[in-house]
Amino acid sequence: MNTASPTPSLPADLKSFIEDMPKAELHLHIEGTLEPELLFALAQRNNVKLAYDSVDALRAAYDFSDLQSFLDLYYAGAAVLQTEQDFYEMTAAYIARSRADNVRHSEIFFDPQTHTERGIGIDVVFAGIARALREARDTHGFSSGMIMSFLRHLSEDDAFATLEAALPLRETYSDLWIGIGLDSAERGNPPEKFARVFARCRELGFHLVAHAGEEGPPQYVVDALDVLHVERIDHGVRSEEDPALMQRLAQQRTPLTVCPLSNLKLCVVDDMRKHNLARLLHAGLAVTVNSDDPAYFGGYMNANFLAVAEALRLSRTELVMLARNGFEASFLPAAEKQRLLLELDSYCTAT
Ligand SMILES: Nc1ncnc2[nH]cnc12
Ligand SMILES: [Zn+2]
Repeated sequence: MNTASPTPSLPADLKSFIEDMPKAELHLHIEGTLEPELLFALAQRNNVKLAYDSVDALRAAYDFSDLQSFLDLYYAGAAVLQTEQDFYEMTAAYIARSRADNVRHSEIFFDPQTHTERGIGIDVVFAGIARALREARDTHGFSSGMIMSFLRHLSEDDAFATLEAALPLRETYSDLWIGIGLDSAERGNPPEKFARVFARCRELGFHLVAHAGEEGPPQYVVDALDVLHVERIDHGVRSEEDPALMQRLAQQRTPLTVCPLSNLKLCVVDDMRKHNLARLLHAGLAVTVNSDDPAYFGGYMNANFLAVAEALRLSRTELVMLARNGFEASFLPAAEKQRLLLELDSYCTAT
């Protein structure tokens, strides 16, 4: 159990600077954007019985003691997603919310196994998410990528079966499907468990990322790099416990996709003022700010930026470094990355 930190309030000009700053989000589980209101609406539409009888009762249950206590509710909540339209509406709602935070690019995790094990076709999952992302790109210039993630509490054979089921869709979603990730319960499910399937994904030319060093030890970060050959580490905050790893991450500029409000809600830190994000940044690591599962953790991108800005008293320069790292660590093509970085520069010059 943790409580929100009492933090000094931010000067109004710094607050609006953060809110209007262009951002990239690189660590976002689309199933974790399912707000209780939509969750209840979908449950009613699809005749799914929920364990809570109101939106308020469900929200009140979002009081987590660790990652597993959250995952139990997250997987139960995802059961309301049944049709292509459901996945579309969830994704469209996330995009609308993110555009309000001036997110310009988002690389989105999705967990097909959460749905296929309930009998939902993997094609349904891809189609609903992709329809919303393409619409946002074509209508609003909101760019995005899809990162299919394997659930690490399941077997590697299961991950291989998911990959086999998804590969026939690769051509159809070649404009969006950019990578492979690894998420779910970290402790006891080390990176080596997925060495073979990640090697195959690497051969296939996907970008690779993995959750590591959220609850798990720094050695999992080392193994994600050396065994899985990932390009970014999702979370990675426990890397600080290993000085040699810290040096390596700084030297290689391996991006860490840090999720401050998630870390607070899942008791990875007990007070935002103790979060190591600023220390990691000052040690030269390519730290980025992200929202992880915003419907469950109390905020989207701006809420995460504002929380660390307040609690850690970050300067404008530090905040811009974080935003810049987000664009630089993205898997965008070089020209597009450059265009967005220039936009960030112009914003800073003009503001
Ligand atoms: N923060 C997190 N860590 C691991 N798996 C997740 N799945 C959704 N959110 C997650
Ligand atoms: Zn995550």
